[in-house]
Amino acid sequence: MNDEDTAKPLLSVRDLRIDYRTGAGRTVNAIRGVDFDLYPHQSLALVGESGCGKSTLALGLMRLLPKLGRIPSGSVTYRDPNGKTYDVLDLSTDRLRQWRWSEVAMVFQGAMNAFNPVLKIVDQFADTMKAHAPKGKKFSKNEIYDRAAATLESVRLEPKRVLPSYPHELSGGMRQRVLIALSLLLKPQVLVLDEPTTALDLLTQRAIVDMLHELRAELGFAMIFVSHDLPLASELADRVATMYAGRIIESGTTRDTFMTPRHPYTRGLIKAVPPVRAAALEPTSIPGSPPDLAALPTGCTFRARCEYAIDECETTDPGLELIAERDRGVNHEAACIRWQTVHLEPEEAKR
Ligand SMILES: Nc1ncnc2c1ncn2[C@@H]1O[C@H](COP(=O)(O)OP(=O)(O)OP(=O)(O)O)[C@@H](O)[C@H]1O
Repeated sequence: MNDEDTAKPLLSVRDLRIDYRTGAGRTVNAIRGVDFDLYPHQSLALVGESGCGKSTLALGLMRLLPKLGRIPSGSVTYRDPNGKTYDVLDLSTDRLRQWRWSEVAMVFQGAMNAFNPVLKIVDQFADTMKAHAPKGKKFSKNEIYDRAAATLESVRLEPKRVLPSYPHELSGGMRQRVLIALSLLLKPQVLVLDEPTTALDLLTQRAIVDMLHELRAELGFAMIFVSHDLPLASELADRVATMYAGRIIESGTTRDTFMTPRHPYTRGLIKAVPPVRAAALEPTSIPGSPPDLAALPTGCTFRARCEYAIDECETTDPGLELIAERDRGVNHEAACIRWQTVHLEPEEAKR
């Protein structure tokens, strides 16, 4: 990739909407118009409370939504390594299968469920390679073994021990590494991870984070990861998008978003982080919970929980406003009419 290419986005998401049809004819508007550009080598964290739409957005980008999910409008433009662009939402099922894993791969939440329990790890690698190989390409048994072994080594696992094992014979941390290895098998340009360290103990989490840093430096892929763990996001991401009620309500560099948040919701999330340092301030949680996506209030969807809310917030549902200009899609933006008043004390940012 030359310099000119790194100046163009790999993924451009525009006005993406995702709905779930639930019982009794109800529709949940889980993603309500999301726009962002992801550039080569960037690492973007999607943060927010449970139910804000982070996983739906990640799955939607890859067209991996559950049956009840549908994408009524929007576009997901992808730029391949040859510079050709196309809308992922227009790909045929066959093209989509090749595109996934070879161009954009995903590491799902819950390392155990992502495996077929009755297949040895070597066979899981073989299946992935066969299912996502370019048209007409057949891999020999040796090719599969060699590629799987090399990828496992890159995630610091011993192929001889891991390849003949069944998933249940590995520890949680090892399984997570295998999943990351599987996702990198076909050398994708973008890796999407949903809660990559949830359910792992602290030391294992640390090891996975370090490994992701090393792999990214070595292989140069871009990353989108979903997390409700802000400290993890601040470590793994160079940019952050806060999601609330199916929209991105603040976005910027990790530093801009976490040091000078301009949306009261991002500020609330930061203040709710349990401090690591004994001298840091006590955490305060955000009152209430996110609104029902099938019955959204008028005006700003956060206003009922917001200490900055004024009368105007009842009638205005603001879009993202530019706060500070930055390169490569990382402008600091927030969807709040009172962003100029929103303020986090420096002491509160140091958690
Ligand atoms: N399969 C589904 N069927 C119906 N509604 C769904 C489905 N999956 C998610 N939703 C709804 O879509 C909204 C967004 O959920 P989503 O899982 O994307 O949020 P999230 O921020 O990723 O939360 P979590 O961190 O808990 O995964 C929620 O209101 C949720 O109830």
